[in-house]
Amino acid sequence: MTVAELLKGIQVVSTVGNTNIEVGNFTSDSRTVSDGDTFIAVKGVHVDGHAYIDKAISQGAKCVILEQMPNELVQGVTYIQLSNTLASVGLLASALHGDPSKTMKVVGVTGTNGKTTIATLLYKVFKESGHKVGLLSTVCNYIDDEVIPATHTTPDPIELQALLYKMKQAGCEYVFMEVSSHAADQCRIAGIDFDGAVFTNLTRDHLDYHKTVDNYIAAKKKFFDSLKSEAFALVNDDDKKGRVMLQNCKASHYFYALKNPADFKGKVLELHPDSTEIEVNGLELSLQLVGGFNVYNALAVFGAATLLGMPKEEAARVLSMMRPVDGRFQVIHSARKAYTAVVDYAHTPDALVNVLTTINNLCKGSGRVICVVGAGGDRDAGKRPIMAKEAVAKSDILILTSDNPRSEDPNEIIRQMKEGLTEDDMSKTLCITDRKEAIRTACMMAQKGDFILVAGKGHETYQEVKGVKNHFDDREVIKDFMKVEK
Ligand SMILES: CC(=O)N[C@H]1[C@@H](OP(=O)(O)OP(=O)(O)OC[C@H]2O[C@@H](n3ccc(=O)[nH]c3=O)[C@H](O)[C@@H]2O)O[C@H](CO)[C@@H](O)[C@@H]1O[C@H](C)C(=O)N[C@@H](C)C(=O)N[C@H](CCC(=O)O)C(=O)O
Ligand SMILES: Nc1ncnc2c1ncn2[C@@H]1O[C@H](COP(=O)(O)OP(=O)(O)OP(=O)(O)O)[C@@H](O)[C@H]1O
Ligand SMILES: N[C@H](CCC[C@H](N)C(=O)O)C(=O)O
Ligand SMILES: [Mg+2]
Repeated sequence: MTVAELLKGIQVVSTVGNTNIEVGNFTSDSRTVSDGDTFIAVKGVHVDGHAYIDKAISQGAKCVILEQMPNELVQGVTYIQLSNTLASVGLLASALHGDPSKTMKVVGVTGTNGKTTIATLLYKVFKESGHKVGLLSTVCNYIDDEVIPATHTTPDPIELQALLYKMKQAGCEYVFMEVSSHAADQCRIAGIDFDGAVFTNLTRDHLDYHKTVDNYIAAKKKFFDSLKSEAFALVNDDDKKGRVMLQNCKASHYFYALKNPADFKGKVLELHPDSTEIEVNGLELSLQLVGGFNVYNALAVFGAATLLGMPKEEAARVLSMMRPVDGRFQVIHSARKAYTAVVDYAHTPDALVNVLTTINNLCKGSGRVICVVGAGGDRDAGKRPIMAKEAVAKSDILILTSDNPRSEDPNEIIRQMKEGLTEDDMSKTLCITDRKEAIRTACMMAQKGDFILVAGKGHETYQEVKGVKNHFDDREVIKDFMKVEK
């Protein structure tokens, strides 16, 4: 494709040089430029890509897309000036691949908690129902059956469009993807023709990045504002922010709820340790998912599946076959000591409350709740004391430990978590920085009927310390300990 063809439909401010040259590899990272490539300079969170234009040209870039023309232009290089390069990367990457999202049904899921669960269940439901499907999620990406490791919840626009292209080539009819607030804010989803959007809930997270809750809401809302009128917008009407998402949304509005009247109205009939009986729009079904929060996730999946045309009986049939998503309320039983360990990805105050409420319901009368939890480094520090406060309120024993410390001192993160605790709370709290030791201590303390929650890392198979990812898997640590316990 030539640069001129790539720019069809894009508003250009000015052009210098020949646009009838091949695009080559299209990249926003000078470090990946080689001879004949097109480099787009983007203002990032940390640096301005315009500072790397010379480097990109010295490495062979023949076309540079930018916001400000440099004072001195290099002979033989084509310069394209756009008013907003960040917002254009996705549009250009989509055009480069022949707009793959236009020929597939694409549904985005956003909200603080539940995105991975809903997107993954939708992928599995449509696979089970005989379709070719793509998935983009925190845990991993799928091009139908092919697994592609995920580095982000929502990949950068160039990688994202390349993945959508591969999905189209593989014959995928549907794509389910998580839309993180970072992705919406950074226009990673520009150029995607969405057929539907799902909103789960909004509670505190990521204020390190968004600074205020209003900015965080605005990022999620930006996704709903961008939907076309033929799309559907399906929101949780029991969440205060559900209707806020719909304020300027042209798509058809639909609601799911347990409390409020809704298009997809659910009712919890019975909660069991390994299943939940529910009713959705008059249909009874047995979920192999545990906890009230998963009933919301199931309603969202049922709603989106039927809005995409799946008969409701089929949606209910396949939904009842679904197993829990990797690292989300993953239950491990100790055969010898008869306690239960639950590994869960709860890494926000709200997720901790939900998962601990579920565990307390299951544990009633049978034993104690022991909670092992930390908080990630280089992420929202304000949530740390709140997480500890919520955790201690719903646990008999709290063990504060490390999550992914990243560049921070893990003991300092634990100290900040402790700020949320009173002296009384401290009497049932232990601080064990080494996560393996913290989990082992919980297993050692557990007695018959007790529940251990190991929260925060779910499916993760690493622990990131000072830029290095060391192998670490909560489930492995628990199972290894269970093998040797007496
Ligand atoms: C804070 C954040 O979100 N940063 C993302 C952002 O990078 P950035 O804006 O910091 O980039 P930058 O370093 O300022 O560089 C600006 C530009 O200069 C270019 N550059 C830079 C250096 C150089 O030598 N040459 C060069 O060309 C860069 O390629 C870039 O185009 O844009 C990049 C490309 O899309 C992302 O990879 C990067 O994600 C970082 C690695 C990250 O950790 N992000 C996390 C927080 C994130 O996005 N998480 C959400 C999930 C959150 C949730 O749980 O909901 C996700 O979707 O994964
Ligand atoms: N609908 C829900 N409401 C509240 N909490 C939930 C819900 N679904 C899941 N959770 C809790 O949040 C945790 C994370 O769930 P999930 O991975 O599906 O969310 P996510 O939105 O994809 O998170 P991330 O932003 O990290 O990608 C779960 O392990 C569980 O503790
Ligand atoms: N998507 C979330 C995941 C947090 C998981 C937790 N284990 C941590 O490392 O903080 C984030 O990047 O903030
Ligand atoms: Mg996720």
